[in-house]
Amino acid sequence: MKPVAVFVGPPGSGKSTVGAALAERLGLPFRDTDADIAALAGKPIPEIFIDHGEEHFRALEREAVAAALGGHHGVVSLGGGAVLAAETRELLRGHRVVFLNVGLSEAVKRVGLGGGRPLLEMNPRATLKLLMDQRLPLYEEVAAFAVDTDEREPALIVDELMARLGGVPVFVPVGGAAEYDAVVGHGLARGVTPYLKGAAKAAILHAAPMSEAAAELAAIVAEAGARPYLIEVPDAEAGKTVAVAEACWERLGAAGFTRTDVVLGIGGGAVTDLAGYVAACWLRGVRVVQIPTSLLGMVDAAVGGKTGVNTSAGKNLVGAFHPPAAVLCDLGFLATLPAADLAAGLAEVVKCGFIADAEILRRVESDPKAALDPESVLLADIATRAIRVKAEVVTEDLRETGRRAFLNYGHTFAHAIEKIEDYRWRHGDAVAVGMMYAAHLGRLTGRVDVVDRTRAVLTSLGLPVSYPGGRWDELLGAMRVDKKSVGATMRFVLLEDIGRPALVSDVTEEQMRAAYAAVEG
Ligand SMILES: NC(=O)c1ccc[n+]([C@@H]2O[C@H](COP(=O)([O-])OP(=O)(O)OC[C@H]3O[C@@H](n4cnc5c(N)ncnc54)[C@H](O)[C@@H]3O)[C@@H](O)[C@H]2O)c1
Ligand SMILES: O=C(O)C(=O)C[C@@H](O)[C@H](O)[C@H](O)COP(=O)(O)O
Repeated sequence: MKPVAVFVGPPGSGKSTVGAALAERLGLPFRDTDADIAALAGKPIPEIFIDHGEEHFRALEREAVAAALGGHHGVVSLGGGAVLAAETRELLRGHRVVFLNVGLSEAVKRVGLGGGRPLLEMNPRATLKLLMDQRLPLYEEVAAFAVDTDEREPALIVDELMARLGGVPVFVPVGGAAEYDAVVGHGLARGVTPYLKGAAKAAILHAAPMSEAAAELAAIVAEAGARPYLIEVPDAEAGKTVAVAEACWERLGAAGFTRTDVVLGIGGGAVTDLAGYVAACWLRGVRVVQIPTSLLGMVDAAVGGKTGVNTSAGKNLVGAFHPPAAVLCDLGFLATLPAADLAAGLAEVVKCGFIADAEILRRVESDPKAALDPESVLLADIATRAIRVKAEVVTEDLRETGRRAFLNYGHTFAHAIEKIEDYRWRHGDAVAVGMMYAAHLGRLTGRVDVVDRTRAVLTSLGLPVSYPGGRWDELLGAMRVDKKSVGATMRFVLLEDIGRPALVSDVTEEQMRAAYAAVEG
């Protein structure tokens, strides 16, 4: 749980007023850390200063801020001096921090004769000037952006904040060595601003179908003070090649991209895989922010740091683990996603149901039509659940030394289809058939039998459940170079039960062939 916005700024900047007004607009709770401190100490702040001194107050403040940042899904406003603590500034990293700015004269007018602010009881103008000179650089350091409040009604400031923060998102935390959030909501493009901090340039990788969205993103980037570079790449799998990646690197080189600059991937999973790979290799790793626009990109490709391209040797065989700085899953993009691509994304959602969260399966089975409706609450709900499944797994095992392999359920056969079909199949369609293949392998090897349930749920979503016959040798050849293979031993992810996957190496070639016969169309 994380605040939607955190306000910092000098006394009189309106942190409490604007914070409360924003929280009300969002229908979320507001929390003021000064009020928390007074409650914690059991006395008003001026009395804490008189009885125990400023140092004691600052210690209470550090505690109150840490508690609010760690456990409040709403709006938080911090006391004017909270940023003085290096520990607090560090804690603020990764939060959506807004600096409410105010001119000295306006601040003096607003604070009047101190109004319960112990440091401003004597000569407020001179003291405020001193505080502002000292703290302004710190506010700028921690904040994603500043908003001027002079002579502006709180309601107008809230309008600006709503636009710049981009709606009320759900934050799904992804842990591990590099922590970040997958943010799920509507109107999130503006939410990119905090993740551009420190970047002078931003490369926006996109394919033709998302040109308009990429141009809008470029305008947001420019407004945030960075120079946008629009880089259009071939659509879908045609863009996931070393040659396209190289062309992107040439563009970064020509633009003089340094380590503080940022790559933004806006598009389906193919674009986010490519953008991640371009960022992973440029200067041996620069920041990438993923803005997936397909369902599959949101629930799978953009989350988890697997990046890469295809080669003639196989699918995703060249790549790097390079976690993004953030993933912004704007569900509004799904409105224009072709229906077949939405269904393909649902294959990965269903996969999460089989390997980890059976509630996903139940919800899809209860209303497959709603699952296929880009505007339904059910789709938003199961997509968020699937993102949570993925986030939890990659938090524990980024580099696929163990549990992460479970996310590959159905993928051994799926990647083989994609390869022999020269990447003309939708990935999600291939995964659907791959899950049928894995279900048959499970049945043939005496594990849980999910063949009928798999067929029923995939069919209800219009996904393929068979693959035309006559190509076993090619498929087997492609499956042998699967990343899960250990030497000559092929390994498959099969289900011991729903929600209980296992990586197994006991499947005989005869069983593999028999499972193929069962999915032959
Ligand atoms: N890195 C990972 O962990 C991971 C996980 C799963 C899949 N993947 C990869 O993701 C790729 C598949 O992703 P995909 O299914 O998104 O396919 P895709 O990227 O090819 O996108 C499908 C099509 O939809 C278009 N599109 C995307 N968003 C749109 C929108 N909002 N409106 C209109 N058109 C839109 C795309 O331009 C494309 O034409 C595969 O390459 C797969 O290997 C990677
Ligand atoms: O993130 C993972 O790990 C996965 O296995 C997720 C898969 O759904 C995805 O298709 C991924 O691209 C496959 O990774 P790969 O390493 O098998 O290419």
